[in-house]
Parts: sequence; C-alpha cells; structure tokens
Amino acid sequence: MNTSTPSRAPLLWAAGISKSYPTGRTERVSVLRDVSVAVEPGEMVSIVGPSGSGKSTLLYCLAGLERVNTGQIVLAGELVERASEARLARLRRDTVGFVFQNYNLISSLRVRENVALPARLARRRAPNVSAALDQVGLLQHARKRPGALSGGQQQRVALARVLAAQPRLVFADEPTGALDSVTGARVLGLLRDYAVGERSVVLVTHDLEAAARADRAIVLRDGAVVAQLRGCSAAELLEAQRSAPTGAPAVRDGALA
Ligand SMILES: Nc1ncnc2c1ncn2[C@@H]1O[C@H](COP(=O)(O)OP(=O)(O)OP(=O)(O)O)[C@@H](O)[C@H]1O
Repeated sequence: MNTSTPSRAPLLWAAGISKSYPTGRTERVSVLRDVSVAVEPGEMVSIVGPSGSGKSTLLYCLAGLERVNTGQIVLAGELVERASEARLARLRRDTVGFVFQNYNLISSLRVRENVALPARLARRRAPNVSAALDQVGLLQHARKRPGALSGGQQQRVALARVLAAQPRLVFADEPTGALDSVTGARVLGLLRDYAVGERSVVLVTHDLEAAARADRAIVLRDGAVVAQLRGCSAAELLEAQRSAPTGAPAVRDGALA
C-alpha cells in the first residue's frame, strides 16, 4: 500500500485504514484491511465489490461517520482521527453530503423542507431547493411528505438534498438502487456532472455499468482493495472483481492511490 503523503492535495486521503466490529465478548470481525484511497478535487470515484466486501463500511469511514481502528483519514485537510466529535460534526456539515441507502429523510417534514435542511444547518445562503428538485424531476412533489413518495422518488429527494447543499464531497451509497434504468442513468449523470472543479463524488454501487462511468473504480474484496482501474469498462471491472487476488492490488494506469 502506498501510504506516502500525496504530491497534489486530494480532497480525501485515507492510508492503511482498518475497521473491525465486535461479534462477541472477545471476538471481532475484520471488515476493512489496510485500505488506502485518495480522491482528487473534480474526481468521481466508484467503489465496487461483492456483497459484504465492506463497500458501505468504507464509505461511512471515509465520510467520517464511522471511526476507523487503525490508519489515517484526511478529509478536506482535517485529520479525522484527531478531530473531536464536535469538530467532526462541523466538518461533515460543511464539507460532506451523504446519499444514504435508506434515504434518511425526515418523515414529518415536507419534501422541500427535507431538501433545504442541510444547507440551512450549514447556514448557507438560500439554497436553491426548487432547482435541486427540478434536477431530479420531483419539483411537482415539493409539498408532499416523504411517506407519500415511492422508494425511488425518496432516493431522488435524498440526492436533491445533497445537490441543494452543494458540499465539496458527495458520498452516495447505492444511489440508483431503487431506480429504473432511465432514472438511474439520469441520477448518475447528475453525480457525474457534480464532480467538477473543487467538488468530488464517491459512489458505492453494485451496478458495474454505473461504476464504469466514474473516473476511477476501486474494487474491494474481503475488506481489501484488490484493484483500482481508471477509465475502465463494466466488463473489465467484472473481470477485476473476479480475478484479482486478495492482498495483491492490481494497478492500471498507475492509479493505485
Ligand atoms: N455494525 C456492524 N457490526 C458488525 N458487523 C458489521 C457491522 N457493519 C457491517 N458489518 C459487517 O461488515 C461486512 C461488510 O458490510 P458492508 O455493509 O460494508 O458490505 P457491503 O459490501 O456494502 O455489502 P452490500 O453490498 O451487501 O451492501 C459484512 O459482513 C457486515 O455484516
């Protein structure tokens, strides 16, 4: 693993991170092993791997939502391990947007209030809620409550909430999981377009076609990075997922972070 300090300042940099959970009084299950990742400004990175390989856990750790056991994460210039809970909460509020797999919308608030909330909490000036809802094709549902929407519509509200807040780093956990292929392609296009300038997107997905639209794909197996591919096809990702041996990261285009 390359754990040296990066030459260009990435928006997100993680070196040698490991994460385990207790499964009994003395036993632990190891979910992430010695994972190193860097995300540059303007980059869209996808994380793929079999079910249970640790994709969501990695996303949560990178976003500062889960603490790691070992290793370092630098998020927007801040060393996450050293940050107090309060500092970490501010960092997440000001820098990070997260599209959760289960949407995490507030059921008592209307759609437009849900979308406005993170931007308001971050004290950003008048978030453009209507534009964000329009981007995901849900402007006509702005006054409804989340419970009146389908799962796929709620997923798009969760994305609109992030788009309205305009964070520098967007983390999206299976953002097309509940969507039909046309709507899924539209959502991916929005995420793709978001990753420009100072802004980056990190995406977890089972959909290898979706993953291949990122600038770089990270392949996880058994909690370890087994390959990182830049500008690859879905077929190449499938092959990498199948064939790369655990513990021996494959690198293409010198893309290993
Ligand atoms: N809080 C926890 N306590 C114990 N084990 C956990 C916890 N969270 C995750 N795990 C375990 O970590 C492993 C990786 O889970 P994770 O959800 O990160 O995988 P994934 O690749 O995102 O899976 P999927 O594609 O099915 O969503 C799984 O075996 C899971 O059971």
